[in-house]
Amino acid sequence: MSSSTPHIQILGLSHRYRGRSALVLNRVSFSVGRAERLTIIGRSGSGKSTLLQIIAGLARPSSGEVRIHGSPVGAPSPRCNLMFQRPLLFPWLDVAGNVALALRFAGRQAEAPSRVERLLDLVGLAGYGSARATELSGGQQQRVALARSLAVDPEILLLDEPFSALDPVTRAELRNEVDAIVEQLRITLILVTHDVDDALSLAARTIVMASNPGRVIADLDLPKAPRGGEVYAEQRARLIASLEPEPQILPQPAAALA
Ligand SMILES: Nc1ncnc2c1ncn2[C@@H]1O[C@H](COP(=O)(O)OP(=O)(O)OP(=O)(O)O)[C@@H](O)[C@H]1O
Repeated sequence: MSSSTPHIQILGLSHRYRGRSALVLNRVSFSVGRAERLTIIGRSGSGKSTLLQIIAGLARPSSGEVRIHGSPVGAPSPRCNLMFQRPLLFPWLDVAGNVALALRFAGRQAEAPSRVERLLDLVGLAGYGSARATELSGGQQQRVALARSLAVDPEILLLDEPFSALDPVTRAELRNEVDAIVEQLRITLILVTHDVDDALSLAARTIVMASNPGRVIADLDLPKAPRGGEVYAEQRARLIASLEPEPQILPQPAAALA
């Protein structure tokens, strides 16, 4: 790979689910640089989750391809980890066991004793290793899922609305932690969200998608700005404006035209 090759290349992706006529993604193309943070925002049904699953190698597109370091993605890989809206923890395992599972699946179980506590520390759960996953709050469970995602040292973290089930305070806390961790570990981040504050707080670039069919309608550079400041407010307004639906020309009732 040449040094100028982007870390992730999305090349003309189109997708139609088997047995469905609707095109879920239509010729989606963009690139993401090494350690860049990108958010994808868009209305429900614009194909954001489908796109993340294709990038993660969990689904194959109908046409087009994804390349990581210049190589086509054909299957899931530990270097690219997808984390979902719900933590999907195994209730019969304790917290340490849930985190260690990722190492086990990657054939790196021997590393668990030295790594799990460090990962829990990183996500703010030091000392919780022997707690039952089900005893934790929603925010703590999502932290465990984050530690599990980080266990295999992914180069790329794909987050599919990871904060949406959390209360506003926990949401902001976890968002700040993800921000710090991604910075510290130089991870390339793609975050799917419906929330403009998530987008503006975590990334300097946002892709806006529209639906029917799912497609990219804007690729915005929105450099991080202090929350509450004028620049932040301007960027927020710009992002919200880009999400506004196209004005529709509705047929006028005959009486209104008279
Ligand atoms: N496994 C599937 N089989 C068939 N259709 C699917 C499947 N998964 C998603 N779809 C359809 O594909 C379209 C895009 O779904 P997707 O979940 O990717 O959108 P999204 O932008 O992430 O939506 P949301 O913001 O509501 O999560 C939707 O119309 C959905 O019904």
